[in-house]
Amino acid sequence: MPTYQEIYGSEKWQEANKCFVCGKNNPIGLKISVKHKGDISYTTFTPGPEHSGWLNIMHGGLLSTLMDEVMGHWLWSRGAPVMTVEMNVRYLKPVLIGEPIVVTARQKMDRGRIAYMEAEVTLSDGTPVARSTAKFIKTERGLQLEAGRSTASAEEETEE
Ligand SMILES: CCCCCCCCCCCCCCCC(=O)SCCNC(=O)CCNC(=O)[C@H](O)C(C)(C)COP(=O)(O)OP(=O)(O)OC[C@H]1O[C@@H](n2cnc3c(N)ncnc32)[C@H](O)[C@@H]1OP(=O)(O)O
Repeated sequence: MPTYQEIYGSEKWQEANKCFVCGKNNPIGLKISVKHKGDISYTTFTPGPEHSGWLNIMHGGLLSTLMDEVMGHWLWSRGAPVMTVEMNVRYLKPVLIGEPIVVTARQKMDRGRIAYMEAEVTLSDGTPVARSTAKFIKTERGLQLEAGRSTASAEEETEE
C-alpha cells in the first residue's frame, strides 16, 4: 500500500481530493487553503448565504468544521496522518454572513498517539468568535478504508 505521503503529497491527489473543506474539486465544498507559519496553521473564510443557520448568521457546525480541518492540517502537514476523535467547541459570538473570519490552530500537547490541539476563530479585527480544543489520533486507518478495505478488515489491522 502506498504511504500517506505518496497519496496525499501527489498532484494526482490534489486533483482527486473531494474533501468537503479543502478539496478544490468538490463542487459543493468550502475549498479552503490552509497555510502554515511557525507553530500555527491558519485559513481565512467569508461565509455566504449558503453557509447560514439562523438568518444572516453563519452555521455553527461549519465553524466547528473549519476548526477541525485546520487542526487536522496542522498535524498532517507536520508529518502526522490523523483522525479527529474528540472536539469541544465554545461559540462566543455569532458570525454574520459576509463577515471575513480567520481560523487558527496550534498544538497544545503531543502525547504519543494522541495529539491535543486548540483552534480559534476571530473576526478580521481580532475579536474571538469561537474556540475549540480537540484530540486527534495518529493513524493511517482512514487511508486503509480509502484503499477499499472494509471497516471490519481495517479493524483487524494492528500495524500502523
Ligand atoms: C503529505 C502531507 C499532505 C497534507 C495534506 C493532507 C491534508 C489532509 C488533512 C485532513 C484534515 C482532516 C480534518 C478532518 C478530520 C476528520 O474528519 S477524521 C474523521 C472523523 N473521525 C473518525 O472517523 C474517527 C472514527 N474513529 C475511529 O476510526 C477509531 O475510533 C480510531 C480513532 C481509529 C481509533 O481506533 P482504535 O485504534 O481501534 O482505537 P482504540 O484501540 O480504542 O484506541 C487506540 C488508543 O487511542 C486511545 N484513544 C482512542 N480514543 C481516544 C480519545 N478520544 N481520547 C483519548 N484517547 C483515546 C485509546 O485509549 C487507545 O490507547 P492505548 O490503549 O493504545 O494506550
